[in-house]
Amino acid sequence: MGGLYSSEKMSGLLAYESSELDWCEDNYRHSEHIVEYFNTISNLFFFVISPIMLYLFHPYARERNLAIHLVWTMMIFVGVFSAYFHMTLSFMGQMLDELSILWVLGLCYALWFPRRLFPSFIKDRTTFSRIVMVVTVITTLSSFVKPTANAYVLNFFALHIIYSLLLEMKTCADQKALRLCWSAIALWVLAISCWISDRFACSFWQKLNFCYLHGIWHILIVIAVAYASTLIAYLDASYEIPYSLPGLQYWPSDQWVLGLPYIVLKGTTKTQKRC
Ligand SMILES: CCCCCCCC/C=C\CCCCCCCC(=O)N[C@@H](CO)[C@H](O)/C=C/CCCCCCCCCCCCC
Ligand SMILES: [Ca+2]
Ligand SMILES: [Zn+2]
Repeated sequence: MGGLYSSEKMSGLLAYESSELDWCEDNYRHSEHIVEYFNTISNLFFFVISPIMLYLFHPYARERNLAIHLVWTMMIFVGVFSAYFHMTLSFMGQMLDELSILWVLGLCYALWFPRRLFPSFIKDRTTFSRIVMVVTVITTLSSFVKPTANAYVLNFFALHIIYSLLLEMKTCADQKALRLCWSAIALWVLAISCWISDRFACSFWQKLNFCYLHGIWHILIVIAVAYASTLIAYLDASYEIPYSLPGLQYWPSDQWVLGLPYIVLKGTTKTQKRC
């Protein structure tokens, strides 16, 4: 009896449209099996960009810490869970999507949050990472209390990242790093405008018969994360492994306006930090 009850509960969590969230795109418009078609397939960008970023991060990760590869490996899972969520709009999909984002954020903070900005009672990165881990576990448990609030809490982290980034960039005169910083922020502004507009101005977009803003958010946010993570990794490399002479370049060509940024390590001798 108890088993039957819990398996019914479980299938309730997996049921199509069991999430309280429903994005602006019309449900079942293009397929009877996929609730939000464009919102689902736009996650393909995670599967294209993440492997390229894994490859581009490799020289820096090999020199600094191979755990850095976990970031873009986990981003593939964010794409999988996000696609599953929009395909089903299930409660399980929503929680997997949001919790995978939370854990990538936790990992990024543990790996890259600048040591100079640690609260004064934290002396080293190991202690900081343990505290981040505890906070991530507590936030994971709290996320079940009011699931509709989770997305807003996650977006708040973006504001904190931008604030910390601006503090870091205040003393940086490197033109390529500054350009990357403003490009990442501009992409995030575009992305969050799409997210907010899809959430709060749906009836307006429905009148225009253009309900794809959440899918466009997926595309813009993955590129913004590629830009921001490379910049933060570059600042980290400049402080922590300055002898490797880190530099910024763009793939596939440094001359292209649009490309994916990456870190080149030009040396192995000890030298002064740059930013
Ligand atoms: C020192 C820290 C360095 C941090 C580097 C960046 C870390 C990025 C971490 C997470 C990746 C976010 C991936 C977003 C996936 C979107 C999936 C999605 O659409 N989910 C929605 C439901 O379908 C859900 O409502 C969205 C919730 C909001 C997510 C907010 C994520 C914050 C992203 C932070 C990006 C920072 C960019 C900074 C630019 C200067
Ligand atoms: Ca919808
Ligand atoms: Zn989404």
